[in-house]
Amino acid sequence: MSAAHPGGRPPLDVLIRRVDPDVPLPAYEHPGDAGADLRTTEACELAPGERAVLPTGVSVALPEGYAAFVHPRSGLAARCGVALVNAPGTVDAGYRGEIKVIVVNLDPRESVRFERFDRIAQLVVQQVERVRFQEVAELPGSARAEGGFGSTGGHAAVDGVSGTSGRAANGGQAGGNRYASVVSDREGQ
Ligand SMILES: O=c1ccn([C@H]2C[C@H](O)[C@@H](COP(=O)(O)OP(=O)(O)OP(=O)(O)O)O2)c(=O)[nH]1
Repeated sequence: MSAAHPGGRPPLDVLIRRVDPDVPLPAYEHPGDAGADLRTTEACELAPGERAVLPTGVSVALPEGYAAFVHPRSGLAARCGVALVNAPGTVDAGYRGEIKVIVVNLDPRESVRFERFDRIAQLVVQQVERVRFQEVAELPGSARAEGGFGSTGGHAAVDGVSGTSGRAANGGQAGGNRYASVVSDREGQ
């Protein structure tokens, strides 16, 4: 963490407290990494489809105007099917509690086991804007306008859906066959 930032900006100091006195502090594995690895302080075994809220043994005090995002680790995802239920988890600047990670085993057949201090997720700290929502009767025009949900082609169309409550969201025809959907996207390009 003490290495110079590749972009030349000095690292941001973030106060951290160990809830578990033995846990290694979150650390960046390589210069330029966006995420510092978080570890579980509890061993845990997840059956296929099972989830758990795992403690990381640390709490932080982020400066105002920043948030930290709990992201999955792609190695765990690719090798074991481990995802985060709420990816990315949002750690607010005002949060002083222990950072927790909500893991789920998406592998259909194999259980996965975490030992104490295994790396289970990564924490990405970012500046975030606080906005003032200004209500208007009409929004300014744009090239995309209201097109979304596959409007540029490729993925199976989500007919007549203007929100998130359509058939795709319910796992119906449009969202049910992921393999076919990805193939059609590839062919559509
Ligand atoms: O993966 C996560 C996500 C959140 N949190 C902590 C930090 C965050 O500041 C707090 C609340 O998270 P969020 O706002 O996502 O949860 P909520 O369900 O909206 O709860 P609340 O009503 O407390 O805001 O929980 C974690 O430790 N890990």
